[in-house]
Amino acid sequence: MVRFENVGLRYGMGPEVLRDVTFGIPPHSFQFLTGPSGAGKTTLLRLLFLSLRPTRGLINIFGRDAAKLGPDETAALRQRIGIVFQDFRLLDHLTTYENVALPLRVQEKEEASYRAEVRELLQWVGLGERMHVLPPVLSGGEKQRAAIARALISRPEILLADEPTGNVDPGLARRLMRLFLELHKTGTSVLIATHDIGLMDQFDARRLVINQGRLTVYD
Ligand SMILES: Nc1ncnc2c1ncn2[C@@H]1O[C@H](COP(=O)(O)OP(=O)(O)OP(=O)(O)O)[C@@H](O)[C@H]1O
Repeated sequence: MVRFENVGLRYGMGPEVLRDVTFGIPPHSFQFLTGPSGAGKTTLLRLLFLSLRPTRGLINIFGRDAAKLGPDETAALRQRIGIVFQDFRLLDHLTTYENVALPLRVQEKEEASYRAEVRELLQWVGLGERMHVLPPVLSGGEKQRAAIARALISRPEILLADEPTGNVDPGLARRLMRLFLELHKTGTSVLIATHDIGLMDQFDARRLVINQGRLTVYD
């Protein structure tokens, strides 16, 4: 599904932040991405979401060489990847419902074709009662779930989440993890970047560990 071969990345003229990164994300897999602060987790997620290009090495996503993608192809492939950003990136002037529906609106789908699905997903993440409020009045955990719902609405084949349990209490963190596992069971490949060793220890999942720009896979 995704394959990195000897990928290196530097920002501008700075040092290499990622070095010789080689790994794959198999279909229907579940994995954590971890490592100390500043190790390069967010950078790796940006490469996976095609919002950064590597300075060296090869990235193959859904059978395509990432270096050769034009803007339209990049946009089309991104629709197959859901991402939950660390800072949520909800639009404050749109309601929770509208934020979650946004990826479908961008695809120019008719509202009647997705209204029920958006509502159902919002119920599923426990935001059924918060559908019509604006993000500034949502709690941190509610914003997180809205961001997760928005990432899921296009039924992505890969879900990437950057510290999705970083702003929530342990009970909600476990609920969110159950939600990711349920998603994984429906066939989506899930990659969760986290610092939370306690959380990872609760699940027998693959771990991708970055240290000083190098990645080691523990299956
Ligand atoms: N836009 C940028 N320009 C220059 N350097 C950057 C940029 N973004 C990140 N870096 C540097 O790249 C390195 C890796 O950063 P990155 O955000 O990927 O780490 P991280 O593992 O996600 O950290 P954290 O766990 O603290 O979120 C850091 O040294 C950081 O300072």
